[in-house]
Amino acid sequence: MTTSFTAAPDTASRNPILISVGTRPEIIKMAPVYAELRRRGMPVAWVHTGQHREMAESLYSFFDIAPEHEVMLERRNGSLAHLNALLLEGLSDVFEKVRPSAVLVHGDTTSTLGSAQAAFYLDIPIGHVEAGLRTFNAREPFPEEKNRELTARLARWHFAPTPGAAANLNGEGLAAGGVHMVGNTAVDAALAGTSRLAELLGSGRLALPGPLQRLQPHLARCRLITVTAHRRENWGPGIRNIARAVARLLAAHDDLAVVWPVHGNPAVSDVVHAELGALADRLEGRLCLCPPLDYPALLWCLQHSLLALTDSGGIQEEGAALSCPVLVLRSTTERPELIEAGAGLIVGTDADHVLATVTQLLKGGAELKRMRRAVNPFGDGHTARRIADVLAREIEA
Ligand SMILES: CC(=O)N[C@H]1[C@@H](OP(=O)(O)OP(=O)(O)OC[C@H]2O[C@@H](n3ccc(=O)[nH]c3=O)[C@H](O)[C@@H]2O)O[C@H](CO)[C@@H](O)[C@@H]1O
Repeated sequence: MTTSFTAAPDTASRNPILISVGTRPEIIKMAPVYAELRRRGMPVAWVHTGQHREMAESLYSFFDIAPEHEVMLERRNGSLAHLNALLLEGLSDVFEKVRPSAVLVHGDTTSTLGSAQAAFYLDIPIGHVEAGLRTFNAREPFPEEKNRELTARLARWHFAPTPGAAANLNGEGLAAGGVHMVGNTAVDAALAGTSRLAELLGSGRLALPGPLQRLQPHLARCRLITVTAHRRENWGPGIRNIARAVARLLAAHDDLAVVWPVHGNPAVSDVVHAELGALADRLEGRLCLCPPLDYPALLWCLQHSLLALTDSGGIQEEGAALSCPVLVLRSTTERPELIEAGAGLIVGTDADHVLATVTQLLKGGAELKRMRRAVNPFGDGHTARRIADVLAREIEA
């Protein structure tokens, strides 16, 4: 079930710190930690849990990461229990072989909880990056809210992205001294990612993907909005309402363009294409429905957007880091700091409300300008350094 690649030379002699992740957002947000540990010469290795296979490759290449280990998931159905069982067994094999000094997990995915459980059974200390996010509602987001709560019970180091997240953890009676307020590595990744993107585009070593090239001529005349939606709680009516709001926005404002990288899950893509496919054909590029974009292309969209409409967690943080106001297409967010800082609004998925909010923001633009100038509450881009400081002190001592 598992494959091992050649171990990197600097991890061969000492037990490495093992980063165990497998979904798109986890890879993006752990890349800065990996880079920082390597920069310091600390032994570090990476296991790809296999949860997102097709989206992973381009990320590994962009961040220059070659995972030494991978779990080959042979999924026979889409159930979370089945995925969890496969992850637990596959990761346990890898951990037994590698005998890491610590396992680092991220956030709240099924890979996060599976990695933490597997490490716990082998008595390996766990570091939880982006710890302490809570909506206090087990159904929103499902299953992520419980994944992060349960991971906190197992972890030794809790790397909280904001004072609010640290307060959540301290209120849960975790071992004293284990909670570290460090910021969010999403900011490190977005800042490093945009400067690398500028360099690659500038030197001609990277071109924007076709759909964005076709969108580009419209941007001389149109303001851009980036839309993404994929959360389980929005499947069905939620996604349909968001699509209808987008159609009405484009009908009401002929100086708007929309880019919507559509998540590959049929529960999302079937609905989006049924609602908007014909309109996208008619608008010839002003509505760009495309497959999920590579991370640098998504960053480009946020840099060029007036605002983002999204139910994604990471895009809330990236929007704040890149001065792109975010309207959250959910009834709650575990990132209340975005709203408190004035960099975003919760709008839910009611089409009338989404439409009215965007229309109001477009009028005059003063409110949008204020949102754009809000101070980013998710950190300064040096989070990975703080995480490495703690690990260097407490693992190598
Ligand atoms: C609401 C919620 O519970 N979300 C959790 C989910 O992430 P989250 O909701 O952020 O997951 P997404 O799948 O939206 O991924 C977001 C990331 O993917 C990138 N992107 C998005 C679209 C696209 O076409 N191309 C692309 O590269 C974005 O730039 C962002 O960095 O797992 C993360 C990892 O543990 C946690 O941090 C989040 O708390």
